[in-house]
Amino acid sequence: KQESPRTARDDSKDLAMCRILLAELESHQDAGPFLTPVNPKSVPGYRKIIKKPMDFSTIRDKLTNSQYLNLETFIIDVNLVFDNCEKFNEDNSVIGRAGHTMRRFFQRRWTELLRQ
Ligand SMILES: Cc1ncccc1N[C@@H]1CCC[C@@H]1S(C)(=O)=O
Repeated sequence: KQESPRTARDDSKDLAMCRILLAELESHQDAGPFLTPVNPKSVPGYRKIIKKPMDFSTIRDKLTNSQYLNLETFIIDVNLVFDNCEKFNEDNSVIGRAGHTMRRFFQRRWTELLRQ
């Protein structure tokens, strides 16, 4: 059986890719609910239900301060935004639908950019 070659993928463009992806998320028309941290004072129950809050401005700060080890840790944080949204919000709600739309958009864009 032909041994699969142990070649690492080229990760030299990953930081540029994270910057592009984050800029596209921040400027998406449905990004509103996700641009800043959910204010637990104005959202009853949020602090108790969501153990690991995340939002696009926090991701922006982490990216700016080189806190992402690699593309994977960046994607994990972006998906945390959408997982939190799905956990807290009804699918059939404005914020819930925005979360599904943004998750689909992100999934498509990072896979497109990775294939380039
Ligand atoms: C993402 C989320 N998930 C659960 C409840 C609320 C929110 N976002 C709100 C809706 C618009 C902005 C506010 S915010 C981010 O200012 O709290």
